[in-house]
Amino acid sequence: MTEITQQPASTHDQAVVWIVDDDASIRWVLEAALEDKPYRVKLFDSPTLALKHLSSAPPTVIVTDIRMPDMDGMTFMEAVHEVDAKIPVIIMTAHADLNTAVRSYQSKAFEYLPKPFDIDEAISLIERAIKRQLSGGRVVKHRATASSKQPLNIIGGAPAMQEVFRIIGRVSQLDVTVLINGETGTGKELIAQALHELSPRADQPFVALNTAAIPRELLESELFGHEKGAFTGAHSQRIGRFEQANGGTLFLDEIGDMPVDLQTRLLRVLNDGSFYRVGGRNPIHAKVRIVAATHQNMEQLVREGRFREDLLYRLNIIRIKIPALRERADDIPLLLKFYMSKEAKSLGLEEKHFDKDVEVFLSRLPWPGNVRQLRSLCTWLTIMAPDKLVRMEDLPLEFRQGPTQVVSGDDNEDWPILLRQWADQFLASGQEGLHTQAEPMFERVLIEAALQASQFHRQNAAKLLGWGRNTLTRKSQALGLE
Ligand SMILES: Nc1ncnc2c1ncn2[C@@H]1O[C@H](COP(=O)(O)OP(=O)(O)OP(=O)(O)O)[C@@H](O)[C@H]1O
Repeated sequence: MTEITQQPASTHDQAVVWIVDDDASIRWVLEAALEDKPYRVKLFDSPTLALKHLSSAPPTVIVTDIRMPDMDGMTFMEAVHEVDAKIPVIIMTAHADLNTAVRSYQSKAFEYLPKPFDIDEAISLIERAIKRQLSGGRVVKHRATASSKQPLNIIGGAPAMQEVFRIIGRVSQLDVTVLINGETGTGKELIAQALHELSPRADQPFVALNTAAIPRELLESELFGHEKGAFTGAHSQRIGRFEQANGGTLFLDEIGDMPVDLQTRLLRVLNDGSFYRVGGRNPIHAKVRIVAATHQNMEQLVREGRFREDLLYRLNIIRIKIPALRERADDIPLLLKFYMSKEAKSLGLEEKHFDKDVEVFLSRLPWPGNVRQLRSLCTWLTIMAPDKLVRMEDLPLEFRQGPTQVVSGDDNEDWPILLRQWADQFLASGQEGLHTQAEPMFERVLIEAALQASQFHRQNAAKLLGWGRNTLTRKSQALGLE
């Protein structure tokens, strides 16, 4: 264990940043990135050694890895905070999952930085932490919840999902309303459950209501309940979802489909914290946290007069945008593995694995039904594939006729025709969002080609694409190509 290096002290600024990581390449990258900055950088390859220096020369900010051989990053942070609770600690993790994100927020980590990180993002995080520390910023202490111990099986290694986890970590302890945006099957309900299970309300009910699935005329009584005789057919009193969720979380799925008159009632409940059952005279008080979800563009609905703007503001305090599966292709192999194993266990069958070609092929499909569709494929294959190894010919026909195969035709000049065939097929299957589906696939192909042609030299690849380097970085990140 060695203390590696220390840059000369700056005369202007006394901020000191510690980088604690057993991985020399990370220390090197961060040190190089911080070279021109007006603060001192001190590198440690072990948290144990860093702790020895803590009381004699405390740093302004610490950046630490989470997985290190002699002590993990969370334990290290706790030890640091026993000495000085105010030092901001930025936790880096390569295998960031939701639990890590939440654990680092429930503890006192300043931020959580998923690896591989964008260097500019890392620097701006460090600078924010320094600023806060030098200005005497306060440390927010969260209550730990019983359910934070439960593993949450939400797969998301791709950068876009890391951002989702980061927000969940931040808001799960707060009683704010959250609006989740995402296409069908992207995991909106799963995320809503995670928000509940990680909240102090975890022991109270989580009640879900799909606004689009309930006939309009029944929705009001479904939400707020009714008294006996309130309308024809109301033979007995009924408790609505709001009351059922008292103390807990009410998940309102497809909120964009809520009729306008009910939106008005919902807004009133959110403002007053009380409501009347249909036909009732006594106000009912319910302390409910609302998590709403939609696949629609809410701002568009407001413009079209189909959704109340004031209600949108009220719901939209925190927004979580879950990316479509095709925008986080990195997660596809993880999800395939996860669901092949899970489905095999639940069906009592042998777990099957994918031939590499099949995995690559599936990673490039547009997945209009997102994770739900992927999961169904795994169930189907677990039952139907003849061998332990799943090959191309074992895939259902509709998958084998997918876009990747069509576009890999021999004649290079024919690609617009093949694209047209794909578009026709797509539309014939009754789906919407043709351009939204096609664009990321198109960009992914071009980016991959340019990166390979330039031997992954970003600057050159950007040039080949006719883009600036930042555009390439942004697009690759959005497509999960990092
Ligand atoms: N990141 C993920 N990791 C593991 N499983 C996931 C993930 N996202 C979604 N799923 C699974 O995919 C299925 C669909 O998810 P969910 O019902 O939450 O989607 P949704 O966005 O609410 O869909 P809809 O808009 O159609 O109601 C569920 O079985 C869920 O467990």
